[in-house]
Amino acid sequence: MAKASSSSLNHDAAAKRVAELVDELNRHRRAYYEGNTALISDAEYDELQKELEALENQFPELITGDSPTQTVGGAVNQAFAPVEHLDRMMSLDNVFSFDEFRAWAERVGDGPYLCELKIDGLAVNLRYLNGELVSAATRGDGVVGEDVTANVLTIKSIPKKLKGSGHPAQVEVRGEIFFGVEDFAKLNEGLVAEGKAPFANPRNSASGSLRQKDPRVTASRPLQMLVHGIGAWADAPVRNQSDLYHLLAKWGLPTTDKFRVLNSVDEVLQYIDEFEKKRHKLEHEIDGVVVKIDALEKQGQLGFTSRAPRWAIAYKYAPEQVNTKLLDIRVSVGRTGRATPYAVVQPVKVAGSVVEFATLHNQDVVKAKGVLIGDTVVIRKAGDVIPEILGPVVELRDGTEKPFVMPSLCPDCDSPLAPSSEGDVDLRCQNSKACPAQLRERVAYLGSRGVLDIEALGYVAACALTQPLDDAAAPLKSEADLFDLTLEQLLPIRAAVLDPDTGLPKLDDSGQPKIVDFFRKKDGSPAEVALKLLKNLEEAKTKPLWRILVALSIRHVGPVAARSLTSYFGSLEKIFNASEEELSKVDGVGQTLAQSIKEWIAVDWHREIVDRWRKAGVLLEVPGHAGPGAGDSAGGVFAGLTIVATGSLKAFTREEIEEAIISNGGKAASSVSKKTSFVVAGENAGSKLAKAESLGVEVISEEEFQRRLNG
Ligand SMILES: NC(=O)c1ccc[n+]([C@@H]2O[C@H](COP(=O)([O-])OP(=O)(O)OC[C@H]3O[C@@H](n4cnc5c(N)ncnc54)[C@H](O)[C@@H]3O)[C@@H](O)[C@H]2O)c1
Ligand SMILES: [Zn+2]
Repeated sequence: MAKASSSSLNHDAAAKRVAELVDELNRHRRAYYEGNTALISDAEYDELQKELEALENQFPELITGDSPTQTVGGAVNQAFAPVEHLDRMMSLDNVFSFDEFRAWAERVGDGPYLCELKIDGLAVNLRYLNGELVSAATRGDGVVGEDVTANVLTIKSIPKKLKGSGHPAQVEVRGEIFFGVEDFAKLNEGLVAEGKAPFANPRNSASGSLRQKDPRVTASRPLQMLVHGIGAWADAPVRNQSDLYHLLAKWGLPTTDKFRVLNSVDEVLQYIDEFEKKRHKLEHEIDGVVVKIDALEKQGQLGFTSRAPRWAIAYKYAPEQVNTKLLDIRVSVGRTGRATPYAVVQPVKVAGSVVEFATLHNQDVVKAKGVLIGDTVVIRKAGDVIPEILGPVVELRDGTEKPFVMPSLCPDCDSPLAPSSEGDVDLRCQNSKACPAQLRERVAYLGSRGVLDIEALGYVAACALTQPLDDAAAPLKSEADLFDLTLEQLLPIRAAVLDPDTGLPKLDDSGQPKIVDFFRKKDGSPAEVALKLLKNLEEAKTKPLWRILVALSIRHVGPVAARSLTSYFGSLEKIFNASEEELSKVDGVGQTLAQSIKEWIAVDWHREIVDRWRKAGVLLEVPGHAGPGAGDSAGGVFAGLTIVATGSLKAFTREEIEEAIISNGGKAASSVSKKTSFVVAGENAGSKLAKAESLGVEVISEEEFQRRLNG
């Protein structure tokens, strides 16, 4: 739909646009409030509403009674009995920037301002007569709501009888019913596991869970409530909104502990900032902050518009959910051959960055999410989390959408895709030696910081070495070739630049795949990166043995297991010659892992990697190691101790602290048990810290660790 700037319209054009907007917004409200679904994102909705407000401001004579700027919510669903509220339930006006907030504060005058979180749930009105809950209703159109008393009674935190005494003959308590973030994730996981469509967001799930004909369904959903206002109380014995909250809390009603009464606009802006940063650390979703004039008398003077109080305002945060088109679903193949479907979407900006792709994990997830190629889909990107497709907007289908079919062949090498073991949902390309995608990913992995840490071997270099334009010139046919690379091999390589997220070529400005001379300057002389790569490879030959072992990409052998194995056995040869039982003796090495090692070394081309690396001069043992089991008694300040590090540390990366533990005779374990000697806890330590505390295992700070390290 064409959007025109309001100032450019004459009266007739404005009238036409106003009528369109009223119709469209009301259509979206019906879907949202009556159908628990959204045809457009909240941001798009707010955008339309803003446009309407601007036009109505300019041409007040165009305001009609059914304009969404004048009314609240939607109609009442016939499945529920109607309940007339004693006092009308209102909406809130919105602001989207500090400037808009300042303008509001200017209009209403001085504080104190009560600031609280805008919970993304649905509003409910609880009516108490002499302390007894007699009805609970949704907001509806603000005048009449839906009777959900039986459903609300299943929510544990809502008292049927208020605590204390002296309750008013009649009072309405308003609040928000919502899903906690973790409960919401669990609910959706469960739905996906049952093959059902997950809810697009916690608000929809709260609304859908509360508005059930059968209260037993509601009872099975862990809904919560926080109260944030009152209606119909003739002579409330309090003077401020904040006093009211204290009183409601005394009565046993669930109130928030996050509200703050602040005097200046600047402090309010700080509060808004603070919670925008903490947004994803809260137990429930918020879409903004609500600021209210604290003094009830002043609230009374300011009064209401036809849809919202003048004494309160919602500051809305940037949206994290947008709608876009699902253009295609493709499959990428990873380091272990796993084939992962991912979505290609119409590029769209959300939470500050442009999203073009989103993972879909596996074919079961695609099915459970119910998305078809060509659908309008809801994309969510919360903070730094990778973008996720929540689901389709089914109502917008036109019949041209097509289901995704998981391919039976690898998109990169045409070998069959099959599960590695029975019952595994993941399909894998079985051609691990020659599949170009797997080789590229393995090479990129072994160059990464946590493995051989070869600075000049990043993702693009890995692409160039394994998949140059001229396949025949690829210097790496397998990682066996890695340490034999020569400058002569590197110089001629021309390669497309691939995107690490998708493995697809990046495009240049003209839309063609971007091709680069990777290792050569324009004049034909070696580029810096070529010389650096060879130097880095030389250095990598003597890296700690555990890094070499991890570089082999043996399934399940990550840094922690590799450290245990190499410090126990002291050489690759001894590890590969050990029986499954011997391997399983090593701390942290289970049967799956032992088996995986045996299977790996049984493969010819795997043994060839080890042989060629040895011949190229790679150090395949721990210097001075006295043989299997010796690592345990190697001495050092941590000899005989099992140590777990958790949380974020200041002076060490995770690898560095493990290195420090191991090279001083200790064992670096990844999980806390009774055998753990002590836990080093950095900032934001979570479940491991809790486990240590519950087991009575000693917990020390990073500083204390350093003291012990230095003897
Ligand atoms: N996507 C769509 O198609 C669509 C359609 C209709 C509405 N919407 C969304 O809903 C919004 C309008 O809905 P609305 O009228 O319910 O307004 P709102 O959700 O923006 O704000 C009003 C509501 O906020 C709630 N609230 C949460 N925390 C609160 C607190 N601490 N104090 C007071 N109230 C609190 C109350 O329930 C109140 O009714 C739109 O801005 C849009 O984001 C979207
Ligand atoms: Zn393949």
